Amino acid sequence: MGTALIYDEEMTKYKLLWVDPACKIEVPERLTVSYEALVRSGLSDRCVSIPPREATDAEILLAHSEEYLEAVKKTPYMTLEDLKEFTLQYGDVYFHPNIYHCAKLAAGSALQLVDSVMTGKVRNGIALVRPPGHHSMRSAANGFCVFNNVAIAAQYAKQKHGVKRVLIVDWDIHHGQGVQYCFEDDPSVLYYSWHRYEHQKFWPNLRESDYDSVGKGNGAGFNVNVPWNKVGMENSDYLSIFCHVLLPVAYEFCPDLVLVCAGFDSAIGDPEGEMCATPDIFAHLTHLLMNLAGGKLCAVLEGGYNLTSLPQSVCQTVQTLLGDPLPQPAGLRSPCKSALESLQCVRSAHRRYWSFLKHAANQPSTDISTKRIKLANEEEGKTEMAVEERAAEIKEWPEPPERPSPPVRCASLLPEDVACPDGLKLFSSSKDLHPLLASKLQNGADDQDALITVSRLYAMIEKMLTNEIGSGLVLISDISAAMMGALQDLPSDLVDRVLVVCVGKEKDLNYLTTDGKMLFVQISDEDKEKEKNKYFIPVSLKKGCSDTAGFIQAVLGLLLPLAYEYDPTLVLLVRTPGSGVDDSMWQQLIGLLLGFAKGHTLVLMQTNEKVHVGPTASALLGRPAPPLLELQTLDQEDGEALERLRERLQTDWKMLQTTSEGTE
Ligand SMILES: CC(O)(O)CCCCCNCCCN
Ligand SMILES: [Zn+2]
Repeated sequence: MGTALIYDEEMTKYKLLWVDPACKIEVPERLTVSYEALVRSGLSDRCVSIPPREATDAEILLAHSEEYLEAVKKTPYMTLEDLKEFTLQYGDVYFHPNIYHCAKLAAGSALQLVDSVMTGKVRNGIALVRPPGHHSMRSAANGFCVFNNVAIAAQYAKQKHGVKRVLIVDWDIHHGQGVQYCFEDDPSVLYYSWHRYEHQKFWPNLRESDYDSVGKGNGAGFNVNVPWNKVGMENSDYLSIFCHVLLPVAYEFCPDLVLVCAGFDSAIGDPEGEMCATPDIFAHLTHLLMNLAGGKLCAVLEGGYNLTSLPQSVCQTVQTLLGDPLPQPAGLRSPCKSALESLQCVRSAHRRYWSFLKHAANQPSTDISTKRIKLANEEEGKTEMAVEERAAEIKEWPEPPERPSPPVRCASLLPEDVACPDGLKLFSSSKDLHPLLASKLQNGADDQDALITVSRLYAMIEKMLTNEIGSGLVLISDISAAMMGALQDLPSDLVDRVLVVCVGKEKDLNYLTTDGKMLFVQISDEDKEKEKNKYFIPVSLKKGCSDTAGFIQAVLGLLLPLAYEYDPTLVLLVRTPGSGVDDSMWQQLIGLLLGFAKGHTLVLMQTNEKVHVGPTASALLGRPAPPLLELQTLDQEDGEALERLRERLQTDWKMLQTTSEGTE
């Protein structure tokens, strides 16, 4: 299934008609440069083009009052003076004779996107719209927004398509207070937003944008605010928040639709955000959401004001929606102290609502709300640096890397009696021994066909590293022998960093290395605590891999941050017999691991587990994993054990930090 793209140049046909410094950045070119970049890169041709439509009154009234709608309806007939007068009642927004028409198209585009995804016409999609929506409230325009496109879309999805749980992820750098107000007492809509906050000193300067606004009444726990109290946040800060807050909560919430308030003012170069995350980070943020809700994801443009990083970020997002390999998230480092403080505050504010956060540490001693008060007091003295000066610090950043699709998306090495699943290509490697193994043969290696197997594995790995093959699926008779053979003094010029994820028991692991060439993470029911070292991480779950809640927590809270920091060039995923992992969890794991090493994941399974070949192949081909069944809550002991393991590892692995204690 494809990716929908909704765009119409009609939505470029309104602009600011008078002088207003607060609004001058919201220009029609935002849309044209984004769409033109998609055309130039050939991405628009690969999408399913869906026309926008005007939202009807009834649809707009899903999130707005009648008096507000009636008032806006009058704007097309207003004189310039009337428009200025009308605008004065709202904040940081402007009206134009054609903005009502465009606002209906923007909201209608979001609804077209929801229809296309919910009816299965496409898998996912993006709507490039203006005016944006997430600041507009029931009876007020605000922050360049007239109708709340995504809030209307969420209500529409529930009402028309019977969607039970909607996740809204708002990665725009401003707090979408309009969305928060709309759903704060509604447990069927989980609103997650990060936003530049600077202890309430940044627009819209709301007390309720802080981390302690968790939702009200039945909605308590379903509003997650992540305040950025400093500018200059980087990729590591964004990814650690996703891994340690958003994803655990999102998986526990188990949405059947994901809506993204896709604002790109959180990218480097943006005058509003003043952050330092590079455009390719949106490839990863999108990918991390694509395994939720069976892949049903609708992204709707919000902000984004740098006319270079905006189109780059849009292209990165669309390319991931289309299923292309991800760029390596290189150069990650420790999240900054301020991000860790926010991370700790958000996790502690929500620990009572989400079993995955129950073991989160308490609020930091230097609670950042006291900082807010202190800073507010300092305010009198300090003069604000002009925004222009600060924005002038905009750094250069590299063009996002190419993300070529390999000619063979997934290759397979299967025994003769196992049919090759459709979409996979049988890997034919030369029969003779791989040169790297010839030496082993000389000193009389005993088991011939084990060597042949390893030799073919090496051949497949080589083809992955030259990007002739994306991922691989290998069935072998004896997993231990193959792992021993393949991983024993793995030739360094074959691959320099292998992430080995072992699901299930594996007895002798004496091929482990401590030089960093291999990071071995094992999830099983075995307690190998004492053998742990920086590059061998045994995660033990009392009930083993069949415990989905424990397994997903280990994957999200430990494996993902480790993998991002390690940044492997190859992922080897091994499923040992009797692991007990269920297929949907297994497919989730594969889906998430494909975000690393440019999609070069090699799966090793034992021939007697060939019943799992189908689901494995489907996941390796990039098809979304089915939603996990209702997750049971995380086992108390396992939760504590995972938390202890994370705490012990965080000195070696900075992406595992979730508190600011111990940082400089
Ligand atoms: C969709 C959006 O969240 O990007 C809208 C942001 C509105 C910002 C209003 N303040 C602008 C102050 C100018 N320096
Ligand atoms: Zn914004």
